[in-house]
Amino acid sequence: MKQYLALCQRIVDDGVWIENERTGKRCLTVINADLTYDVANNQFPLITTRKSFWKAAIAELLGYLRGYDNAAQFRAIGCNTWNANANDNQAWLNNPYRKGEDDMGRVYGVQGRRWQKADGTVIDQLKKIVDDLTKGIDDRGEILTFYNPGEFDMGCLRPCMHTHTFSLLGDTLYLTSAQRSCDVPLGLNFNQVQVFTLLALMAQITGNKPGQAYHKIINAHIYEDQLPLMRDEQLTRTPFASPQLIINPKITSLEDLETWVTLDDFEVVGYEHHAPIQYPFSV
Ligand SMILES: Nc1nc(=O)c2c([nH]1)NC[C@@H]1CN(c3ccc(C(=O)N[C@@H](CCC(=O)O)C(=O)O)cc3)CN21
Ligand SMILES: O=c1ccn([C@H]2C[C@H](O)[C@@H](COP(=O)(O)O)O2)c(=O)[nH]1
Repeated sequence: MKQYLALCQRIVDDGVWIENERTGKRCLTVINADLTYDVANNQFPLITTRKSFWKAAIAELLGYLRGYDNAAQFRAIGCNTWNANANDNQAWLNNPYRKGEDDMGRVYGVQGRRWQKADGTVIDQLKKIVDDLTKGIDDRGEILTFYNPGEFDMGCLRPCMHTHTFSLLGDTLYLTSAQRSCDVPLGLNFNQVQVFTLLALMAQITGNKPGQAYHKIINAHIYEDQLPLMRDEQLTRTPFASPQLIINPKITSLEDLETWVTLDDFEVVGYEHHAPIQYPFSV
């Protein structure tokens, strides 16, 4: 939690105002932030200086792992975060690749599970990684990337947290996640949960122990309409200790994640938090 608040404070103190054409808003911006999460000791990096809707963040991750491409699929598992990008963004509404209401196109999990090759076949990046890690193999290329420049025009948004690299040292699994663009008040609150949970889940289904998760952010920003709430409200609050994430131990395979896992299989214990803050969202 301290590293999150330090990043927020750094943006407030040292950020540079940058015009963003896509949203039409200015963002107070810094470049480069490195966050580390202690998954080995189950220090769940949940924001405590406001109420965090962590279940929606885990649902979003589950949707990516399943290869979802439609906001209705995300809603069905308890996540509303893609409604606006799928349905309220004029550039995407005008895009001939959009297949109708709620379609997100070839984003995130579609690339992770069904990367299209020139010969018409597909690559399941996640399955290859799970198979390797289960056998204790780290070929130094255990990389899950959603970043496919050749298909940016076929999706509603380029992936923000775009590449997850897994590493094995003995039977301890590490994760390094790279993010090109980060809405610190809203997105990071979710992304921290996702990086932590991804390592915890991958360790669990491949029979390894979780180590540390490293989260590398390039462009970290606060939108102009979010700044007063962050600076004058959230940053004045004193954080509480980290809670713990409990994952149903019956989840033991990728197939389990694909078929029966729901948000009921995740529980957070010891979550003390301040009152919610509703930050404006930019489409
Ligand atoms: N501008 C922007 N920021 C983002 O963080 C973001 C995007 N766009 N587009 C794609 C996804 C969608 N994400 C989102 C979208 C909405 C919330 C949000 O509204 N969160 C609320 C409550 C969520 C709930 O009730 O479930 C929050 O208070 O955290 C968070 C992340 C993250 N990404
Ligand atoms: O997981 C996510 C997804 C999105 N975001 C934020 C970062 C930006 O504010 C927008 C995306 O806009 P771009 O113009 O494509 O950079 O969404 C996030 O923080 N986390």
